[in-house]
Amino acid sequence: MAPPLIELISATKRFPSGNGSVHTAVRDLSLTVSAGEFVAVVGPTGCGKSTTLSLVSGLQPASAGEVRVHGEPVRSIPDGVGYMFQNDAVMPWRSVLDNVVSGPRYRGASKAEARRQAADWIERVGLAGFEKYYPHQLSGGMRKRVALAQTLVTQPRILLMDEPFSALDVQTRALMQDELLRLWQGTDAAVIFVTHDLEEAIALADKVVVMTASPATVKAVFDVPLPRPREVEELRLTEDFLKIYREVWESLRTEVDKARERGASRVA
Ligand SMILES: Nc1ncnc2c1ncn2[C@@H]1O[C@H](COP(=O)(O)OP(=O)(O)OP(=O)(O)O)[C@@H](O)[C@H]1O
Repeated sequence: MAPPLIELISATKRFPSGNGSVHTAVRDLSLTVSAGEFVAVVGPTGCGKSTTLSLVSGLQPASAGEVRVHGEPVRSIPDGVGYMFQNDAVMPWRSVLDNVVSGPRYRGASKAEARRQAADWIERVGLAGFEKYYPHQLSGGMRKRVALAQTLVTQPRILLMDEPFSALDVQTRALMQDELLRLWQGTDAAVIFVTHDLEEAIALADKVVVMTASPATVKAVFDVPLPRPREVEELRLTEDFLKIYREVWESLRTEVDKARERGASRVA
């Protein structure tokens, strides 16, 4: 059997902290993600979710344990990884087309081929006709669409998403969630999606990973056996959704409370 696409095996990440001691951000974290699987990660603020993503992306080496992609230990940024962050990487001085063209160009596509791929993805994210616009001429949701096209144009096998929609208003966020599902469904990409929003996590994912309060490790993994294709706004109102929400929140709440208590004792 082929190994899972992404494997974290007792991964630990320590950082030197300001006062000369060591801060453990992630501890003994084990998680596997298969091709075509959508995994959402939730946990209290500052627990180590982004650090976990940086281990998979190879941006940070693990201090102990192992991280594997395609069965190989991650030593540098693996091929075929796409990112999306809360602050998108759209370049303000470039048009929509030029923003999306830069990915395939960087990967060696000819100018003509890169433009063809970019135009295709701009259309797929619903921005046909806006190719010559600059980011400041677009709404927040449209800029997110550019960022999606920018990420997906390289056809990543792994998609790492760190609260990509959290700065959007509620309606635009729901639209973008639907859009992401629609675009991802046509691929076999593995997704790790970090969010503070439990509704978003359940609406999007095949499984939701609850992290402990810092240092992050996996507290529980919940399957989300809700049928696809999904319409997030409608899904959220269903009994099945609410049942899963209650179960996951029960697990998450304890960790959020722990993190709050520690925060309160630090500022007291
Ligand atoms: N490069 C770094 N150097 C030192 N400490 C770091 C570094 N990156 C993260 N940390 C620390 O590791 C801990 C976990 O941070 P991380 O950003 O992974 O948490 P998070 O769960 O993603 O946070 P949030 O929910 O606020 O987005 C924090 O205490 C942070 O200060």
